[in-house]
Amino acid sequence: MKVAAVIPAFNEEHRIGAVLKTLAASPEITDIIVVSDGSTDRTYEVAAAVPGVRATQLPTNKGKGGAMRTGALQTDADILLFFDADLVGLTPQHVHDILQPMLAGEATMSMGIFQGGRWATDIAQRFSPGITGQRAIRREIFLQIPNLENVGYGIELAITYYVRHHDLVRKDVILRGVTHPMKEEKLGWVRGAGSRMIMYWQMLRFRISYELYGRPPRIRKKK
Ligand SMILES: O=c1ccn([C@@H]2O[C@H](COP(=O)(O)OP(=O)(O)O)[C@@H](O)[C@H]2O)c(=O)[nH]1
Ligand SMILES: O=C(O)[C@@H](COP(=O)(O)O)O[C@H]1O[C@H](CO)[C@@H](O)[C@H](O)[C@H]1O
Repeated sequence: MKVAAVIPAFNEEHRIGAVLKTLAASPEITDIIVVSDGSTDRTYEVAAAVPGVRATQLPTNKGKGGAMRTGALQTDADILLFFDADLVGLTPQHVHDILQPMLAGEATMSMGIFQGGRWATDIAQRFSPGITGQRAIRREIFLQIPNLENVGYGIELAITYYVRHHDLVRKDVILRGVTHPMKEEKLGWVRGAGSRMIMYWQMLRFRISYELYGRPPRIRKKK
């Protein structure tokens, strides 16, 4: 079974190298795809220089969902494995653990949940595991989910709710010791808080719409 790792990355030149090193050392992965989402730093150059990595530079920033969909369309692998580009502490064992239920045919999607990394990044996933950016999913299912290019950070809840809504099998896997820098650490307090507000809104509209109406929100296509 072919497994493509897909990494959406927006201005991650200093962080993406560690993630790509782990993916390159993971025997289950057949293809590593990086989508630099309109980055204005050297993310694309750093990724493209890693042997075995296929990197694309998008001309403009599409948002996380758009970058993930772009990567998914560049492969015919059976399984897509998504990781954020800024992870700290990811090892080939974590990659193995998240893929195991997929390769054994026991799940349509498996989700990696932070635990024992840092309190500040563990806490959100303890209460809301469905927001994680670390997951493996069958490619044909991922590509069935509507509107992905327009949902930005809502992508994780879009996937989680789609799988739940269609009664597909989900497994949760603990990623012990994995963490990531928070937006405020990456961007500073003002820009970080602004980016966080946008992210919460993009996530919240999925939650409200599914809880109230049992369907995804109606999100207009970007022109
Ligand atoms: O417009 C964007 C925003 C984020 N990302 C990537 O999506 C992942 C998660 O984003 P971020 O780190 O901002 O989110 P957090 O993990 O802090 O919620 C990272 O690899 C980002 O580089 C992206 O590709 N496009
Ligand atoms: O943990 C969280 O609350 C958010 C925000 O992380 P930061 O505190 O901004 O680093 O990150 C998760 O949710 C995002 C939206 O679903 C995903 O894009 C991230 O991958 C995930 O780590």
